[in-house]
Amino acid sequence: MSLHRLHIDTFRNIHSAQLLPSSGLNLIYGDNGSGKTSILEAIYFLGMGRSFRSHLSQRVIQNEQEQLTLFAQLQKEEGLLKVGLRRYRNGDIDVKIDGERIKRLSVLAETLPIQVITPESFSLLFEGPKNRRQFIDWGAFHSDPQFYLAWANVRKIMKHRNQMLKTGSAYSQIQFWDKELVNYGALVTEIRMQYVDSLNAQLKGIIGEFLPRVDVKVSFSRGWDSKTELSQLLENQYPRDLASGFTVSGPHKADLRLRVGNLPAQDALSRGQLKLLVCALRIAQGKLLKQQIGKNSIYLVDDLPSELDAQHRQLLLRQLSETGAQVFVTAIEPSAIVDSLQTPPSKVFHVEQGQVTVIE
Ligand SMILES: Nc1ncnc2c1ncn2[C@@H]1O[C@H](COP(=O)(O)OP(=O)(O)OP(=O)(O)O)[C@@H](O)[C@H]1O
Repeated sequence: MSLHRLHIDTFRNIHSAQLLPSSGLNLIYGDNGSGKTSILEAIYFLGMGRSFRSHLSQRVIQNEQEQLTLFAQLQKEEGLLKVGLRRYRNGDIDVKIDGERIKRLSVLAETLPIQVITPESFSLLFEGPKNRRQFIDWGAFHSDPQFYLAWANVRKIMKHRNQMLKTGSAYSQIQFWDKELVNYGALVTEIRMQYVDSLNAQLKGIIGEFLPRVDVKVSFSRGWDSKTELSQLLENQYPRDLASGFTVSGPHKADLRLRVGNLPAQDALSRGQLKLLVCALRIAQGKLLKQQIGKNSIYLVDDLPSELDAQHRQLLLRQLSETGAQVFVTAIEPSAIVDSLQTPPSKVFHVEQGQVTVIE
């Protein structure tokens, strides 16, 4: 699966652009502030219905404009699929797949699996468990059709449970909800655990190439201690939950542990090595998706050359190309990418003040 055609209208500084990307490696280059990241952001927005840069979606709508429009033709094995998205300043969003309006953004995510690697991707390692949980859940969502509904139910019940805790409900009232929570929570945890196991198998080879002398361990933490059943935990921790006004532990606290020897990865690795670790995780995730459900992800790599020496740029580009997926990389100087490749990129785009031109 790849983007065959992409139209971007009134998105950040891009007033109107049309791209016919290659299904292989696409290089986007241009000066600071020219609009390179905005192209990647537009592709991500089309796949996720939100930005990877800002929580406020209206910020991506071009100043002075009321809406943004994104349109793509996806090349799938079965043929071309049309995906269109329009986002209005008042928050409304219209999404159509092959002309049919869709209500749930998860359908979009299912149609267009995207892996993004930006200089800010370090947040996967540094900023609390939420990002790491989202990383696991991306894979769990794509690999098991039961995950989405089970996780949506866990979140819904958890919200309800927390409201009851805040109003001081007795355990006998909460117990009814806990039964449901235990059922869905067990399924979510099982799918996540299996996913991290499969991911580890993929990761070994990639980490072996990127960080050959480093002993990286990736493990799953389910969100509560490994010896206690979830039902028991919820009962035991009720007095503490009541005092805190929320559920202290459970599947909503799951995490991905990344360690080097006895240290958290972020304390043991250099910035370049951390970037390689994040890339390894994303590449492993894409490869696993291909293996599990036969779908290719689209890779968006912003400012690929930063933090990496020539040898590691080469390694990363090779690993990306071995996924067989469509890849978009940005750089300020094209030579920073071209010099690390044995064959030139399949397509090169230059961006200047939001204008995109293809370099023949
Ligand atoms: N809503 C908006 N409307 C118009 N322009 C915007 C909007 N939001 C951001 N911009 C501008 O878009 C430009 C493009 O930014 P972008 O981050 O895509 O550039 P870049 O080429 O990736 O730069 P760098 O190499 O510095 O990362 C910036 O100059 C920014 O000021």
